[in-house]
Amino acid sequence: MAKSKRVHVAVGVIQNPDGAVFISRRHAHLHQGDKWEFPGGKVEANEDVFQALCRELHEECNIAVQQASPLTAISFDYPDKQVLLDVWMVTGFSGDVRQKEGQEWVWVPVHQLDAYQFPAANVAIIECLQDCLRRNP
Ligand SMILES: Nc1nc2c([nH]c(=O)n2[C@@H]2O[C@H](COP(=O)(O)OP(=O)(O)OP(=O)(O)O)[C@@H](O)[C@H]2O)c(=O)[nH]1
Ligand SMILES: [Mg+2]
Repeated sequence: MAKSKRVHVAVGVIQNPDGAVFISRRHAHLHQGDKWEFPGGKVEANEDVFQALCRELHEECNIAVQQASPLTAISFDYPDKQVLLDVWMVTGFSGDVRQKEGQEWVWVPVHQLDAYQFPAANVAIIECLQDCLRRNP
């Protein structure tokens, strides 16, 4: 059987002035359901990753991204799905951050992210964020 194509996903890390980041809980019926995630979603055929990031963060958490920079890219194989998470730090946006799709959400200080259960691919994202924090406290 042919292997399915890797899904390209735009993921945004939104940080508030206190240094906490915005996470929400995936709906139970979805892939990696009930786990916590950073907002984002699949890059559509007609978009580049920055356009996808802007669209997803507007749809999911109500903001207009004005500035973002690439943080890391994680290629990860789940047993049922292969993903490429293209992770961006959102450095400028307008609008009040809130979850528009009925997901539970919370602001969490980076050093407390370990207390939440994320999909396995996110371990590398969280290490990267905690590394940044250690280098620029
Ligand atoms: N948004 C997001 N997706 C993640 C994260 N970590 C991770 O493994 N994923 C995986 O990336 C894939 C795509 O994300 P998604 O379900 O948000 O895609 P989407 O918003 O386009 O939703 P859709 O499924 O309704 O089209 C899922 O398989 C999900 O499990 C994360 O931190 N944020
Ligand atoms: Mg999504």
